[in-house]
Formats: sequence, structure tokens, C-alpha cells
Amino acid sequence: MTSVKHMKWWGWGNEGVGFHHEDKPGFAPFVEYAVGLDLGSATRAGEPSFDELDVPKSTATAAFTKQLAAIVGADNVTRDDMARVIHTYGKSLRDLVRIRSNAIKRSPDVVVYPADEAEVQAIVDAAVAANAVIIPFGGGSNIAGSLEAMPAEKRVVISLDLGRLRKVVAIDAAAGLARIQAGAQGPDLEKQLNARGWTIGHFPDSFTHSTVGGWVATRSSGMQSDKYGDIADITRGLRVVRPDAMLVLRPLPSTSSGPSVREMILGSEGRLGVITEVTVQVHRIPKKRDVYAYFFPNWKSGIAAMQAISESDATPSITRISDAKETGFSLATSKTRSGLSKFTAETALPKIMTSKGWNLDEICLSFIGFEGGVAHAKRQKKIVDKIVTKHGGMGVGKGPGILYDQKKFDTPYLRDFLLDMGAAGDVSETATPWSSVVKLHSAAHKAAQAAYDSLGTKGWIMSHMSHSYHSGACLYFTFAFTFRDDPLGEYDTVKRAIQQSFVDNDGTISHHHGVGLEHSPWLEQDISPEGVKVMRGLFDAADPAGNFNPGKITPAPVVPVRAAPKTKTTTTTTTAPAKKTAAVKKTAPTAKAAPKTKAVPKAKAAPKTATAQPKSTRAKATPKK
Ligand SMILES: Cc1cc2nc3c(=O)[nH]c(=O)nc-3n(C[C@H](O)[C@H](O)[C@H](O)COP(=O)(O)OP(=O)(O)OC[C@H]3O[C@@H](n4cnc5c(N)ncnc54)[C@H](O)[C@@H]3O)c2cc1C
Repeated sequence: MTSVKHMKWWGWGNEGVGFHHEDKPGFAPFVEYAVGLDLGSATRAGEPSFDELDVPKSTATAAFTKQLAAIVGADNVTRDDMARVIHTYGKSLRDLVRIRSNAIKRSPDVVVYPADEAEVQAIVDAAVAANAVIIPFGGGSNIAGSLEAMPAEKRVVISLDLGRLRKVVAIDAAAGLARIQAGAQGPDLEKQLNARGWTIGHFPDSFTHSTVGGWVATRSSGMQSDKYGDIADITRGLRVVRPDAMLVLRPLPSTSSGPSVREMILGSEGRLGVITEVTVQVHRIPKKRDVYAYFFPNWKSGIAAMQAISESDATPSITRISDAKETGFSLATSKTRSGLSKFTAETALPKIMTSKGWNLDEICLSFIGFEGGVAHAKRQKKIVDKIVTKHGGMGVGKGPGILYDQKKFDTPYLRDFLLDMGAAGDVSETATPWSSVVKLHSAAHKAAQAAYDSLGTKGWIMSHMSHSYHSGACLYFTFAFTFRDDPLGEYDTVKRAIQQSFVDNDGTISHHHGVGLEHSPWLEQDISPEGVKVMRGLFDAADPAGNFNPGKITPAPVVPVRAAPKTKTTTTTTTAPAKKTAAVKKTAPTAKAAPKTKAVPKAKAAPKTATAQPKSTRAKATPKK
């Protein structure tokens, strides 16, 4: 069997690791307050049984599988059900509900693990010749429905897993450019870079389970993007396997060679070919790295301060502020005698805030990161401190920054836990000009509340601003609600309301999660119908037979089933009928029960704590707290 490791088939992260709240006394009361779910009496269901899944039967013929095995070796191609299920979905709430409730309409027919670029080329050529569908697979962490096969797809679907391509190939020290194989996950590549004194500076919350190829293909952004840029800035060169040929973009500092093909590959979600190598800008590991916490009396003053910082001479690595609800969540759910709860309980902070006339229900917590040489970091902080004071905020030192990191690791596991208990939660994020940040924030909250009201359920929405630019910033919303009998239908109501509020209020449909199937209904409103036409033209011209991850990004009501191009002979039928027994028990999740009963198959009892997650090199690369 292949050496490539994957996340749990039914949830986020590593087997045996999960969220628990025994050391967070404020957590259960907070959940009851926020979504009306009593964790004390709710029943946590167990891990779903793989044996009970109806996995659609593979339509890949033995002959075609053998052809792939001749390229990658028999150990690196499989039609095994578990491998195909693992490669079916990403990790959105929709994905988690579907997989736990046995709602798999279409799985890849075969999973293949090439060892190098030549093998990727050979697979692509064989697939195109057979008019098969190729879906590149990085870490499988996307939450936009970017890698699932279209349900009505009749052709053989190949999940092309890049997991064996994980080396840092070379570093050009003079240029600070590193060639990295596309399947390298965050810890893989950061460890190799750190060993030579470098860092990529790209740390999405999914860092531990996502790949550089996936980051490029979804236009990802990491928590330190204010300093290092989004992956679109970090990516300089690319190697992309296309039918019969390589698309090679040399790592140039800048170029005026027409419309940017580099930009076309960025965010292409596998539709233009398979990225095998990315040349990224890397940086020397900074001598100093600190994250400081600040409080503001309210959201408006905090946002004004963030904008002022973005316009100032300061260049922090992180500028982030939570709204009052997210601040309340952080204060209520931190660990006993550590993090913010200790900080606020054991200091005179609340008193000081009250004496300043602050309403404690409106306070907003901010984290600002400083990196670089010692003098540089000090100077940055001085500029920021002045701006914070001018906007009525106050600094509270480095201590609470520990919590910031802690939460990042917990959050994805927390989502699984809540689902186990009967509450659905996920995130939506956007970017908007500074002039619309406050307006959009308030509109999204109102839209979510109206959606909860229409469902007659108690729900929660909280948000933070992060990833600043000169012209605006990203707003990131986390929402959760207690579901009744249709978690996905109810989730759609809430998610749609939030997404629509973005485009109605000068925001984009996604700042860094991509489009996939999840956000494509809003694409025309985001980039105009003409914009979609141009994009569709690009995909159609570059992939006339629709072999590369069809149906994603541009809304595709009709699944393309085109004739095989007359290039090569093949042993595989291109019109293999869908397997009769490829049954999906239910198209909708099975959950009918009230929250206290088992709504969807749930996680194993008493998993290890989320803090037991293996330490990655990410710890080294994130700011010292
Ligand atoms: C808990 C959680 C936290 C997250 N936090 C962040 C965050 O902070 N920032 C952020 O940007 N995103 C975040 N995400 C979203 C996700 O991690 C990103 O979209 C990530 O970039 C996906 O990378 P991946 O390797 O997992 O790609 P996959 O999920 O495997 O694939 C995503 C898409 O890219 C395509 N693709 C993958 N590899 C290649 C390749 N080599 N060539 C061509 N196409 C390819 C796939 O076909 C698919 O369309 C988060 C997700 C979760 C679940």
C-alpha cells in the first residue's frame, strides 16, 4: 500500500484526536447560550461505521487499472473502497454531514499516487486518451466542494493524489526562491525549509493537512499574509502537467508578457491541469516574532485602528480583530487557569475597561504580529501602539497570544464535536474595501439571524477581520446552529443568506476558500456574467473534452460528456454505465432526530484531546507568544 497518509474518512484531522471541553468550564454554558444545546443531556453518537456505507462501485476496468499500475506500480493504484471514500469529498460541513449520513453519490473510481512529474504526465495522457476525468487531490482539506466528482459523471473518475511528491527540490538562496513539489503538506515543506534557515510564511489554519499545490489551486491565504502575502503573491513559478505537454512558468520577479497565465493557474481548482511543482518566495527565519494582544471598546473603533495600521508605515505580519461575539466566545471558552479566562479573571482588566466607560459586552480582542530583526519589530510595535491608543484601544501584552494559537488547532475538531452533539457549524469568508467593512459585517450578522428566525432555530454567528490590504480586508464568519431534521437543508438556508449578504454589500464570494461547487452560484454576481463567460472560455479552450475536474468554479448545470479525443487507443470504455448498485441510500442526510438524539453518525467517544495533535514544525514557524 501507498505511504501517503490521510485524515479520518469521516472528519477532520488525525485518527484518535478530537475536541474535548473538560478543561474549559465555560464551554458548555456558552454552547447552551449560543445555540441552545445542552451538552450535559445531549447524547454523543459514536464513530460512523464504514461497513454501513454504500460506496458506489468502481467503474474503472481491470485493464485500465492495470494500465495505471504500469505507470505508478501496483502499490500506488487502488480501487479499494476506503481509499475512494477518503478521496470523495473535502472537509466542509456539507462534506462531513454527507459522509456521516451515507450520502455518497459519486466516488472516484480509482485512486492513483504518482511518484514524480513523469508519472503524472503518463497518468494524464492515459486518462485523456481514455476520456476519463482527472481530479487532482492535495490534502483534501478544501471546504468549497472543489474535488468531488459530479454526481452524474458517467466517465471513469481518477483521483490523482499528489501525496508522494513532497520534497523541497532546491533553494535559490540569492533570490529566496524554493522549488517545492506540489504534494508537500505544510509541515513537510516547512520542516525542510527551516532546516536550511528559511520559511515560506504561509500558515493557513489547515496548514497541517493541506498542500502547496492545493494552496495554489484554491488561492489560499495564511494567517501571516499581511507580511508574506497570500499564496498568489508567494507563488512565483509553476510547473503544470497538461495533456502531452508541460506548462512551465519560470519564477520571475515580475513580467509584462500579456495576461498572466500564472494568475490563471492560481485558483483553477484542477481545471487547467495538474500542478506538480511550485516555486515560492521564501524568507530567512526572522530573529524576532511576537504576537501582542490589544482590546478595543467596540468593533467600529477596532476596525478604524486596523485600517489606520494598514495605511501606516508599520508592516505587521498579522492584524486581526474579533468582533464582540467572537471575543465573548474566546473569553468564555479558554482553558481553566490559562489563556484569556485567567488573564481577565486574575487581572484588573475588566475594572480598568469599565472605568474607561467601556461596555464589556462590546469589547473586541485584537492580535497583532511583529516579525523581523529586533529593532525592526520594536519599531513596528511602537507605530502600532500609537495607533491603538489614538483609537481608544489598549495593549495587554503577549500572554493571550498563546490562546490564539491554541484555538487554531482546536477549531476544526470543535466543528466535528458539535456535529456529533447535534449542532451544525461552518465558516464563510469574504473581502471588501475598508469603506464597506462595518456595513458588510452588520449585514452578514443580520442575514444569518433572519435565516435562523426563518428556520425557528437558535443560531450563532461571530466574526473577525484578518488579512489586511491597503484597500480593505478579509472578514471571516463562523456560524453554528442546532439543527432539527434536515442539517443540510438548514445549513443551506443560513449559508446562502450569508453569501448573498457578501455580494450585496461589496464583498467577494470568497477571500481564500475558492469557488468549487459551494460558491459558484454567486460567481456571476461577483465577477459579472461577462467575467464568467471569459472564464468559461478559458476552461473550454484549455480542456475541450472536460477531463480536468469538470463542473467546478463556473456554474455547470450540464455535466459535459463529450466524445473521446482521437489521440490514443485505450482499453477503457469511455461510456461505462453508472453501476446499478452504486446506491446512495439517501440523498438527504438521515438525521431526523432532535439534537439530543443521534442525528448523524458521530465520533468515537473520548478521543484524545485536540492538544494531543502531533507537534508540527508550524509551531516553530508561527510567532512566539
Ligand atoms: C479547518 C479548516 C481550516 C482552513 N483554513 C484555511 C485557511 O486558513 N486559509 C485557507 O486559504 N484555506 C483554509 N482552509 C481551506 C483549505 O485548507 C484550502 O482550500 C487549501 O488550500 C486546500 O489545500 P489541499 O491541499 O487540501 O487541497 P484539496 O482539498 O486536496 O484540493 C482543493 C482543490 O485544489 C485542487 N488541487 C489540489 N492539488 C492540486 C494540484 N497539485 N494541481 C491542481 N489542482 C490541485 C483540487 O482538485 C481541488 O479542486 C481550511 C479548511 C479547513 C477544513
